[in-house]
Amino acid sequence: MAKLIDGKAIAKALRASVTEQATRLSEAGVVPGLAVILVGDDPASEIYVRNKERAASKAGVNAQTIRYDAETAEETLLAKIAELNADTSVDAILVQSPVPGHIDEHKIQEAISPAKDVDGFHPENIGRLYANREGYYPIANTPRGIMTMLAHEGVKLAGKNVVIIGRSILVGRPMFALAQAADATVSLLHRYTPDNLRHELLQQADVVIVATGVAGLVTGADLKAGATVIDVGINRMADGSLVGDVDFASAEPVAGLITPVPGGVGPMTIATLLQTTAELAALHHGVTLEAGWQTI
Ligand SMILES: Nc1nc(=O)c2c([nH]1)NC[C@@H]1CN(c3ccc(C(=O)N[C@@H](CCC(=O)O)C(=O)O)cc3)C=[N+]21
Repeated sequence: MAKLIDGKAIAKALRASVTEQATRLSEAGVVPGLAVILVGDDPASEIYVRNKERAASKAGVNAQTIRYDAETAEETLLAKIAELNADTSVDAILVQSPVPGHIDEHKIQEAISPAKDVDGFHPENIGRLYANREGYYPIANTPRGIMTMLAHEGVKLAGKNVVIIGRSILVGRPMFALAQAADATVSLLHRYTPDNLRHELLQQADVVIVATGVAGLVTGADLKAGATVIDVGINRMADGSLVGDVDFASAEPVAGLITPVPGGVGPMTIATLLQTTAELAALHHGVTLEAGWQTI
């Protein structure tokens, strides 16, 4: 029987830590500002935006959500981003992914100032991450939150065999870079990896991270006994329930540690977003945050 990784509880501790730092920032006259742009209505993004607004205000982060309908022109978004780049009360800008098909998402990602790129999607920040550069730069919040969870649970990646399934810019690719920088041996698979190859690689995996959007892609029969299983998937079923990309019922008896859905990675993504926003605000205003405050 696996031990559950309580993402909700770890996220709560991280948010409390962000709140402390926000107090420190406010003593210096700084309120971290986060601008979220949502174009159209994507159900996963709706959950994210709703939970984010609530968490931000409690943590002392000034969040604004800017909503556009699905037909909004690319130039309108680019003009808004330029305005937010120039606005000194905004430290962090996030455009919810995905955007409607007529909008060039790459153009949007490159329009956001790398210094306000709270998702770490700008090629400059991704380049830094892939080159394992030192110094501070924003890194995508879901993989970063997963690193925090693993550290909190005492799961060390050095020397481990890590299998990541999903190669998105949101999760899989930055996760690959982070796990590699932590001295793991890392395989990056995706939804088209042949079933037999995925099974073989999973049989040898100490840590499994799944972010494909395919409900139940990984089952208990795929896993090595005692593996750590991180489920990033959020799939809404016909009955309205949320399930991950891991078949929890069969995986839980085999795994050593496992994240639930909901209550696993999702809340950590939001807490880490607030963490990154506070870090960017500190950087922009020359405020030094307490050493090691992110260690929870
Ligand atoms: N630029 C960009 N950055 C993102 O980080 C990003 C994005 N676009 N687009 C959409 C996805 C999805 N995402 C979620 C984060 C947290 C929850 C979350 O809080 N989930 C909770 C609550 C679920 C519920 O409300 O029942 C949980 O899993 O327990 C969900 C979804 C971030 N994303």
